[in-house]
Amino acid sequence: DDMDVDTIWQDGEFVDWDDAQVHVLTHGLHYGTGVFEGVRCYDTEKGPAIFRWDEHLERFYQSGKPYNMEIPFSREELTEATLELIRRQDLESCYIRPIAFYGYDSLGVSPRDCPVDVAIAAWPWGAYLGEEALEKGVDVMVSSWRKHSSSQIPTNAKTTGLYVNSLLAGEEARRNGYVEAIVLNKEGQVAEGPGENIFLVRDGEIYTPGLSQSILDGITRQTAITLARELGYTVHDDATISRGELNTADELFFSGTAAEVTPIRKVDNVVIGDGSRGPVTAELQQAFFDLVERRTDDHEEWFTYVE
Ligand SMILES: Cc1[nH+]cc(COP(=O)(O)O)c(CN[C@@H](CCC(=O)O)C(=O)O)c1O
Repeated sequence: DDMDVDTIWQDGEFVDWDDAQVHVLTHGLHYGTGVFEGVRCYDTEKGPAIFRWDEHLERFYQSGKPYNMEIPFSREELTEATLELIRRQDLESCYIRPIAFYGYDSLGVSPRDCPVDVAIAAWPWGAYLGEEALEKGVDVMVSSWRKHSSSQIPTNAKTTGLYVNSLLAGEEARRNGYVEAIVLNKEGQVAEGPGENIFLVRDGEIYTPGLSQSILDGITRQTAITLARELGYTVHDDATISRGELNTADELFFSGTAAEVTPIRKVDNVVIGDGSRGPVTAELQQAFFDLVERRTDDHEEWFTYVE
């Protein structure tokens, strides 16, 4: 691969990238029984810093609970492993992917005696939805696939198997010439993107679907809510957004670790606002990047410095 990364932490050891392998009868490969995180490390004015590591690590452990999956390493071990992984590869801004999954022992849906395997990789990852996306926004479509309900699969656990729903929606959008999808939930209300949360701006107020809408409790979503309120905006963080409200929105944007703050400029070819990044989105996006690149001293507790 063309990335200059060469090391992965696997079950307690640092191994060469090419040697970080699993058996083809690994439980997680057959049944989607893994949990993972997506975390960004930013190259800030004070050196590389992992953004909201504590919250991501906490969600990582919580995600395993519905599957009785206990991560066999402590938070301190995983933190030290991650910092060391970044240092060893001289990474500055990078994307960190911890994963835990039922490993290889025997098949059958029940993981019975399968071990819980853990790996952490890190690599440079740019703008998730494309270089232009952050500035110019993206064209999306409302997917014909609905989000599974949180009563069917816990949507607040970042489970590997869930992402077939994300793939079905996102690939349908891309096959139809769009960059990404918006996914409605079983009730037909707006839930989120395949890999992002979604925000709506109308008459100067900000709305985002609440956790009851079968969404992932995004850490970037929480960050955007906090920053927006600090900027003086009224934020409705438990909103029920109907599909029709997407068309009449003044602004729409995605939030996510990979997506950061990405404006949405068209939905099913209906222009949102004036079809460009909206003023509230721009202000929030600027506040986000000023924060994560440490051009402000706010929220220092959200940063774990690598050095
Ligand atoms: C379904 C979903 N919803 C919301 C979010 C935003 O959550 P947060 O990162 O905590 O703000 C993500 C993150 N998607 C991750 C995986 C992307 C991928 O392609 O893989 C990510 O952004 O890292 C989701 O996968």
